[in-house]
Amino acid sequence: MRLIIRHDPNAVGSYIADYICKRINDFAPTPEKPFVLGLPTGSSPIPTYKALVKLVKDKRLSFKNVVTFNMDEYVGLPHDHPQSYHTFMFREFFSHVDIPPSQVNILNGNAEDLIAECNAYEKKIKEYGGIELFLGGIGEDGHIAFNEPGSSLASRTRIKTLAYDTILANARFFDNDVAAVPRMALTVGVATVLDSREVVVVVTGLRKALALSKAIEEGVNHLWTLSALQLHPWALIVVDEDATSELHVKTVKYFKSIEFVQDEVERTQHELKLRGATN
Ligand SMILES: N[C@@H]1[C@@H](O)[C@H](O)[C@@H](COP(=O)(O)O)O[C@@H]1O
Repeated sequence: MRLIIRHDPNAVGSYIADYICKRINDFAPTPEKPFVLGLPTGSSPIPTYKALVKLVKDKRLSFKNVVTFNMDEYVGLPHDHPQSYHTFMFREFFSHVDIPPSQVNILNGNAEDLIAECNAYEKKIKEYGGIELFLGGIGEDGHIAFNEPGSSLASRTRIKTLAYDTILANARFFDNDVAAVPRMALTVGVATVLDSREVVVVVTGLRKALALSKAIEEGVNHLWTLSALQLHPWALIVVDEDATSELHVKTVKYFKSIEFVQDEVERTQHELKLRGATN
């Protein structure tokens, strides 16, 4: 696992957007072979979405051949409710980029048969050959998507009852009316995320500091489902300084030093390539 530390949420957003841009452009997606991207909601990914929109406006990136799968959706909120994740995604991102709406996949929390909806979602991901890169966010209790503490690390897309802490945390989006927050959601499972070829998670703010330390400094534990990322061969967590507040100084120094050495290696390789080109 790699941990990248940036000064603030905007710097985190720019880093992740540049990273995703490079991945999509290197993949060179076509209509026959689209890039399959998993996406989160929440306030933390907003700077990333803003930076991605800018890259599209600057013509450095296109979503024409990208297919997306969102992580989760509330059960029972009307599609067009201002706080449905469907509304969120179009408001914050999809309406501002060149993705054909037919390539957007978001779980339907109003489906008549919710179990069938979840199973069909897993099936559709498989039909696309799996997710290339899953961008995720976490809750204060370390949940990834809506995989609340105690979720099976082998879980798949399913109906999930929300933890009371999550309901309280999300009440800020419902005019602080706790009663208005849905009690259930549809969510991809931990195993759905782990199946992706690459996982990138955004963690910003002091509120997430304890979850970050539990997930990276302690063992794999279903009580902090983000910790399952320790089992993934290609996981990256991008955080701001505030989110590192509960980490040991040693941990922070270690990850910063890895990034420094990696940059040095890349610079040397680049110089060697340049020298090779002029020789
Ligand atoms: N289900 C979502 C999560 O997928 C998201 O990661 C989390 C973080 O929200 P925020 O970034 O606003 O803290 O919110 C909800 O609980």
